[in-house]
Amino acid sequence: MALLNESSRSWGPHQAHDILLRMSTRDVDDEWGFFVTAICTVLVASMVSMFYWVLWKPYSKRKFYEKQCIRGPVFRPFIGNLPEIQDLRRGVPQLGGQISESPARRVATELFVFSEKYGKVSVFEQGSMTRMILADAKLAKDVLLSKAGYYKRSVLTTEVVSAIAGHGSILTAEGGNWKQKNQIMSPAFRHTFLKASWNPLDGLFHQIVERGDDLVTKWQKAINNAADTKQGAEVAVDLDVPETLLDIIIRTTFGSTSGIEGGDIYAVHEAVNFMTRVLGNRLSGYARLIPGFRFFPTPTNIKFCMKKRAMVNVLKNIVSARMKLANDLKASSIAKAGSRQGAYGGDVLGMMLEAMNEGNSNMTASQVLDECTVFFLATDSPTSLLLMWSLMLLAQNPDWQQRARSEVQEVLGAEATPQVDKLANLKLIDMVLNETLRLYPPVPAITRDASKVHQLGSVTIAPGTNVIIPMSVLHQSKEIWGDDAHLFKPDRWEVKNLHTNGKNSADGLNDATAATAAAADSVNSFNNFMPFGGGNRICLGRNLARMTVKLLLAMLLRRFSFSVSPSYCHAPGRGGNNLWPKFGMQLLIKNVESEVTTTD
Ligand code: HEM
Repeated sequence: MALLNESSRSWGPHQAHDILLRMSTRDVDDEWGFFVTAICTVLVASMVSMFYWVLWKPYSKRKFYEKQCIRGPVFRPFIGNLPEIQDLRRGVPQLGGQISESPARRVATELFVFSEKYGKVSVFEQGSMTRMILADAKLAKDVLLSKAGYYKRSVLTTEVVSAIAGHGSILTAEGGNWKQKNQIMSPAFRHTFLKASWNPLDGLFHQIVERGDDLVTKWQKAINNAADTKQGAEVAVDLDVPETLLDIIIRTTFGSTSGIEGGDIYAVHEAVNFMTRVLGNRLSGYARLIPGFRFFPTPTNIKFCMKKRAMVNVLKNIVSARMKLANDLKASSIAKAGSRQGAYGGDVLGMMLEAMNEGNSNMTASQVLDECTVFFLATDSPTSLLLMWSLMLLAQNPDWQQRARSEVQEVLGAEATPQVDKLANLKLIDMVLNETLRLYPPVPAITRDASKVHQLGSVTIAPGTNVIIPMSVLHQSKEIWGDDAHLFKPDRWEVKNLHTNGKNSADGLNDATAATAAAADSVNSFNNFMPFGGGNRICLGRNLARMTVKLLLAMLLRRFSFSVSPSYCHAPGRGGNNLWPKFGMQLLIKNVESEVTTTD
């Protein structure tokens, strides 16, 4: 203002106007300058931050580990060791392969190769993420047990699970939130509860037997229609087994809620499979990690959205049908107070709804839907894989097939419906299942992110390190299992062959064995067999999965004999990280002599 007064006094109105004009131009210049400075600051800050997170962080972490003599493939900025990983994976034969080779090597190739080349603890980068492979059973155990407090679910797992099942489901929840969910759901999966719910007339056991009977009938029809009854019929195990197990898992989770249509459930199953495939795909999976990418209307993103919406709608219908049933039951006071199976039902869905409506949990309706989705995600394929590969391994090993069948015939007798309490006596079947889980772990590795600096054995772990526990590698270790680690030898699970450290269990799930006495000490100190993970976050459905597969396997062995079909091409590894048979699983089945050969 002082400038304006002075100028207008000495130079007159035109000059004053001129000064005003020049001043407003200078304001605009200043604003523009401010704008440019702000943009430059943001750009420089983003570049510094990018440099820090994408280059400096992984580089300094790598140096930190190198100082501790932890090695890995050469450090590469930005992309990390993705080229080496791609090369290793490309080197895996696409077709065929030796049936006796280590199958998990096909899907977890880099975990095997890096730990063989760089030692039991090795390090590599995936993009800007520093990853550490712990092919050391003792350290793996520490991560899951004594040092579990220093770790949380990995960002990678959280991203994948959240994209399908929303945020904060039991798979991704942490701390008190996880504890609460675990307390609500775990009763439905406890051994005692499962046993009690195996009421031969209408419980879970009955449901499994019914679905098993359906499969037996289907395969019997295939035999009856086979052109050459002597050769038997070819069945697509990779299609029939998942269908049966999907049905069983749904009944466990959702009971026999009215309102569930078979087609609807398959829509959910298909949606979960599609979304898992998209996220497991290296290209589309990584693209979704770019902030905002999932909102771009690419064909895959659109399909992803539509499938997810369809899935949520089906689940909403299931939940509201159950709520209606519960309200009707409560209104007509049919539900007996204090009975295990209350108005909401004794399955997982019932327990969650009861907690939401009656308990003091802060579970919301949308969280119940998320948890339902998680059950599809967590249960469907691993349980199917266990039964499928058990059948394949028995088809390849006729002597073991016969031994297992003889045990089933002896223990279960000729009764049409197996007796639930006799299942515990199927020791050979337990051994076959353990050996299948060892050779074909349905979940080949689990990961955690270190949240604080801490000491793990002799290694100091930096926060942000993504630690990989490669069950597939540990299950194949010659040091632990002996030189024949790659072979199917259920005998190794026989109690007399186990170094149990005094611990044992009916399932044969004991501290697993060291074939070499030298390794016995390190082996006995930890359960090296961890197909279901370990510690607090151990698989919630492990007892259910084992009991279900055991019962179905017994039912199938009692009725059919299995051999590998000439059209089968051994290539475990379809679909990213799991051991799906890439070209299907075709087995030849025949009726076991002495059994009735025709039904229906
Ligand atoms: C052979 C079949 C199965 C295998 C091999 C398997 C394997 C696993 C593994 C390795 C984990 C631990 C993941 C980690 O620590 O990061 C896990 C967690 C889990 N599994 Fe399974 N699973 C199977 C079947 C099932 C079934 C049938 C259900 C439920 C009906 C189920 C429900 C869960 C849940 C809810 C978790 C998360 C537990 C938590 O974080 O607290 N799983 N499973």
